[in-house]
Amino acid sequence: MTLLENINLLCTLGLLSTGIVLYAVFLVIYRLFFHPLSDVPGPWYAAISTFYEFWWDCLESGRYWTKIREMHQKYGPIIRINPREVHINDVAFTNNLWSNSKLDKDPLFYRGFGINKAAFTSVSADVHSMRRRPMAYFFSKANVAKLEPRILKWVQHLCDRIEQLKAEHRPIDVSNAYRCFATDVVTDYAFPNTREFLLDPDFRAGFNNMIRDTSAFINWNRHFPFVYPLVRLVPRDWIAYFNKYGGLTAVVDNQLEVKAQARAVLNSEKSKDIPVILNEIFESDALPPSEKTFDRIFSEAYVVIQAGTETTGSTLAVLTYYLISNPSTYEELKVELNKAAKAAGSAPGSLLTCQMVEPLPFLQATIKEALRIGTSVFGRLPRRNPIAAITYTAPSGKTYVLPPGTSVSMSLTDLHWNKDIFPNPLEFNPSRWLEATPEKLRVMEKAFMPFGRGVRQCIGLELAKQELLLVAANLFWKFDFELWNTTIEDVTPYHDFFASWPANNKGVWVKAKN
Ligand code: HEM
Repeated sequence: MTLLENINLLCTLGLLSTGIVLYAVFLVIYRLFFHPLSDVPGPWYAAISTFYEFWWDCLESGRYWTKIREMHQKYGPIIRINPREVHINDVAFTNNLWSNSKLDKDPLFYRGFGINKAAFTSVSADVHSMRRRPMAYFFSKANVAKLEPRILKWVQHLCDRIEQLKAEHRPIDVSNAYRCFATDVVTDYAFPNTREFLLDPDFRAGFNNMIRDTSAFINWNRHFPFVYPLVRLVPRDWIAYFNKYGGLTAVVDNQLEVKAQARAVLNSEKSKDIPVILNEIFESDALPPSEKTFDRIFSEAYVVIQAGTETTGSTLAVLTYYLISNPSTYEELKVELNKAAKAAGSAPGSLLTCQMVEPLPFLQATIKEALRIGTSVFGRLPRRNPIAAITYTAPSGKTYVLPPGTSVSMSLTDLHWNKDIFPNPLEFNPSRWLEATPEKLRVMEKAFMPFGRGVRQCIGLELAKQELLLVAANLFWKFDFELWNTTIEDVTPYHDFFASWPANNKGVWVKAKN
């Protein structure tokens, strides 16, 4: 290379780096002083780039929620948490945000899941509505009620497994047992073939633990949307070779199994005596052929199994932990259950049904308290209006006009752990639901939305409620439990990987007593 060429190269590099620095300076100044969100309160370092968010989301493993809470304490109910997103902590605004059927989901947030053809991750409100419609009937209260005997079959399996482990004096990993139960129920309902995880001797420990260990990928994929596609390119044999304990291999095998189920749907394979949700979507007249592809069925299958497993499983684990560590609450529930069983003439070996336990106030309050304190969908739920502004008026009277395209988020935890509405929010106290005055109860109910709200709220909520009711009623009626090697750290939400994860990843363990 000649001297002249060297000088030319240096000049080009110099110009390029000056250009990049100038652009960065321009961007920082623009975002701080001229951006339409520049009057929204918040720290400057969150407003100038997504680096601060990335740091706490990824490098600190799902801890941005703690920073967001600190920002609210300092700056008030509306804050700017990255250059294009504001977060609001104000119960009065929930309906404006989540019940507004015109709003889209925020694509840059929901891309974290790496699945874009499911109803859950559909950005556009219209596409979501088209995809949700064919599933709605199957998850309706009336249809879920019809399928109670199928759910009871899995409750019976769960009880049998616990009985067997009790006889062997072995501790039970109920976190994994509940996940297996929830997987079996949801696949029984939605897939051509049921998984039957409950029959596995160690409650699929490798698989379930690895799901927990890899859940941080959601945050990484949100910031770098090539993470999941890259992981999926790794051949299964390589994973099996390096992953000696098999958990990661089990996760890959699970994906392959979900793909096989999607293929079975495409081939119209049917092996059950009830309509299976995925087959019904595929055969629905309400959907055009472009909605009946392999990718589409796979996405829906993947989301249904993910959404229906971890949430229900972790809520039951939270319920179990808090009940056992609060003996007087446990006793009160047992008395209520025994009374209901006696009134219905239930023999000890039989199962309590929904009709027997649905009206029980203390049982219902206990489940509500577990849903509130555990808030299994922990992450912020951002929405945006692509064509019109969203307006927010703070309690101070100041109005913010958030321009079209702004991502506006709120978090269920802010509502469920609001100490003005739920005093001592981290105390497990089912009686708060029974002792509140009607006026106070109205305020509590308004802030209580573990399944979300509006058109995007959980489609599986009736199924989830029935699962929670039947498992809690039957297990705590039939067995006496004590905690084994488990502390409050095993259930307290710590990481935000959209779902809440405790700091300690080993789950809730119990011993069933004689
Ligand atoms: C305790 C149990 C559960 C809780 C707390 C829960 C909570 C939630 C929440 C908060 C959302 C809204 C998420 C968002 O706005 O982005 C949601 C959506 C969803 N949930 Fe659940 N869920 C539970 C159980 C289930 C079950 C058993 C299923 C069954 C298959 C299920 C399937 C879904 C689906 C498909 C969506 C997306 C709905 C849509 O976008 O139209 N969930 N869930």
